[in-house]
Amino acid sequence: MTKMLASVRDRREVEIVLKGGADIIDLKDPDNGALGAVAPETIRDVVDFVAGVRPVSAACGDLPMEPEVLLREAGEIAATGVEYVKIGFFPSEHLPECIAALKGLAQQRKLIGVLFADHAYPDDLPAAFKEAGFHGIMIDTANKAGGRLLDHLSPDRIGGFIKSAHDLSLMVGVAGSLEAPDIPRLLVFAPDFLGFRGALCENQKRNAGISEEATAKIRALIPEERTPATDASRVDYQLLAARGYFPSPEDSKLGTDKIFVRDFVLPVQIGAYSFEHGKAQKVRFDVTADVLRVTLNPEDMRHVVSYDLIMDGIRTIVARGHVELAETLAEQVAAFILENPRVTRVVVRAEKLELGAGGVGVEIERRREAQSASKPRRSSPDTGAGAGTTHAHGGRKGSNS
Ligand SMILES: O=C[C@H](O)COP(=O)(O)O
Repeated sequence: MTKMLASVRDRREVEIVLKGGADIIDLKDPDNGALGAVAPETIRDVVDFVAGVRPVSAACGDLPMEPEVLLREAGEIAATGVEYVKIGFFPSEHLPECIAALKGLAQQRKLIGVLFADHAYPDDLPAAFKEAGFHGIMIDTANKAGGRLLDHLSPDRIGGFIKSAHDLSLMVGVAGSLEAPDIPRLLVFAPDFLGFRGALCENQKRNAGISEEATAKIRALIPEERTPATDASRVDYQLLAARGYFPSPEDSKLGTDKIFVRDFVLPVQIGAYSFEHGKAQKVRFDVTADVLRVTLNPEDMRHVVSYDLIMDGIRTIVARGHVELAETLAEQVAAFILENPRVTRVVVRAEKLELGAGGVGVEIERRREAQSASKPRRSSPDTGAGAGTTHAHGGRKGSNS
């Protein structure tokens, strides 16, 4: 289950997000940096007020990477009685000592190591946090005026970060100026929580006050319960359906809309020839998906199937590495899109652009079986597609790879 973390600065804001259904109450002063600390008295007051109804976390401030400073400040926040202590780590040659210095405190409180997507770190940091006894890790952005998380990290890298944390049995959170359309894109990777401040505020300005309406909008996009996942890389579509993302069978009388992605060109490691190995070549993707409508008046992300999901899926499949055949690639994309129970039919065209004067490739059409069109299900990539109905090659180059 992915939880909703709401960053607030005082008790008045706590009341709004509690009422709005936030799962984790996170104390942070947005006027004081990415992880601005709230005064310990305020934190204590909030811990008393929340009284265990929800877990409370608190940030320690944007601190210098000095072991004794981190230990002192984190210790002060831990002493307020919060469940989670969020500690930001900025790139530094002293990171290993800083993380190791918190080993003792990690035995007493759940520490969350926060990394920033707009900075670069060594790959082995999650393992260092695990080794020091941290409870979890989180990715956020440091420069709140510098773009959203997804401006800094591609979906597959975010998915990789989440997976690396889960492989180490670390709790993992994702934040960074997230907005409503980002939510379905990130739920795909099943993080333990998504964190918000700006999106919960008046006019999405993180230094303005928390808005009841904005909080309700974000809450509505995150399923509140979840059945145990068998594959952490997949969305729990059953739950999303329950939250209104997907139509009931009656709603499917509303018919379908087509969503499409056109001329989406990515470098892809593809080809059966030896000269095609060890390098990438441009492939153009064109995708059209028939999507069951859920309402006559689409108003928010629950009512649509985002074309972002199609592009994210293609990027993720491409990032897996070399594929011999355009047909394989197209099948994988079609299967990925048909995992979404609102999609009844998909046409995928994958066209290699660098094998000469023209394009070569394949276009496939795949449908979901009629009876399961609106039924949420969890499927393996191979079972997502129904029986193929059309399979058109563009084979001017002789090979269909
Ligand atoms: O921990 C989550 C952060 O408070 C997110 O803040 P933001 O949405 O303004 O980037």
